[in-house]
Amino acid sequence: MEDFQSPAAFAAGHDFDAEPLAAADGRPASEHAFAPLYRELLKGIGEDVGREGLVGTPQRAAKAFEFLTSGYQQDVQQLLNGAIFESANRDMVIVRDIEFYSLCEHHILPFYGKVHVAYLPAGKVIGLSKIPRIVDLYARRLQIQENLTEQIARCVQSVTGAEGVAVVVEARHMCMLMRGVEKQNASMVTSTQLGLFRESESARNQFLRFLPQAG
Ligand SMILES: Nc1nc2c(ncn2[C@@H]2O[C@H](COP(=O)(O)OP(=O)(O)OP(=O)(O)O)[C@@H](O)[C@H]2O)c(=O)[nH]1
Ligand SMILES: [Zn+2]
Repeated sequence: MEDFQSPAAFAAGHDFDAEPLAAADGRPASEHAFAPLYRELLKGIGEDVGREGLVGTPQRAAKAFEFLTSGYQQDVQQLLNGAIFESANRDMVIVRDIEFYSLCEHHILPFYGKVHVAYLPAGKVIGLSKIPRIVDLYARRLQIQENLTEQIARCVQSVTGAEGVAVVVEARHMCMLMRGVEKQNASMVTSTQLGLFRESESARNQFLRFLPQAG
């Protein structure tokens, strides 16, 4: 059994030429800071971390976890890259069926589904691709679905200054499917309405008419 080492100590004593995950340009792959933690986890379940199938797993798992939580490193202004445009249009804009994958903060298991976003412009529109980017920025964190829904809505509201923003999230939670209560068909629907969507039933209904029908 290897003793646990800090990432720096591990890297110092490690033969990177033997690493199966060397970078494509020939540089040695550096050990990810989380990789030793995954190695300990594997040992904890009684696995042989030296066997062929697992030798690169701590590094792969660490990189995957870093990607799945990369939203913490992102900045909204950088993501927008200035793609907020003046527009006299005041009609509802809807971007629907934006798929997302997130991790529930209770079990660190995936929940995934679709996000639908609507806003009522008040002089400014946002670059189309930026809405899915905002979704990913908040989805790639440890989340609960209610907070994810609200954070997306508040972000769109704050960057566009829209008169109203509505967000609906439909998702399935692996913590409810593959463990715990084990309900295979249950999904959760959450919504946030801001501004005119909260005040006006007709704006809300117009948005709901454009949503895919449940069932
Ligand atoms: N409201 C909400 N609950 C969530 C979300 N993701 C997971 N949960 C719930 O968080 C709760 C945690 O409950 P606990 O009783 O502490 O954990 P647990 O023993 O693993 O619960 P079970 O899943 O019922 O086995 C569970 O009811 C989960 O279904 C989410 O996005 N929103
Ligand atoms: Zn969960």
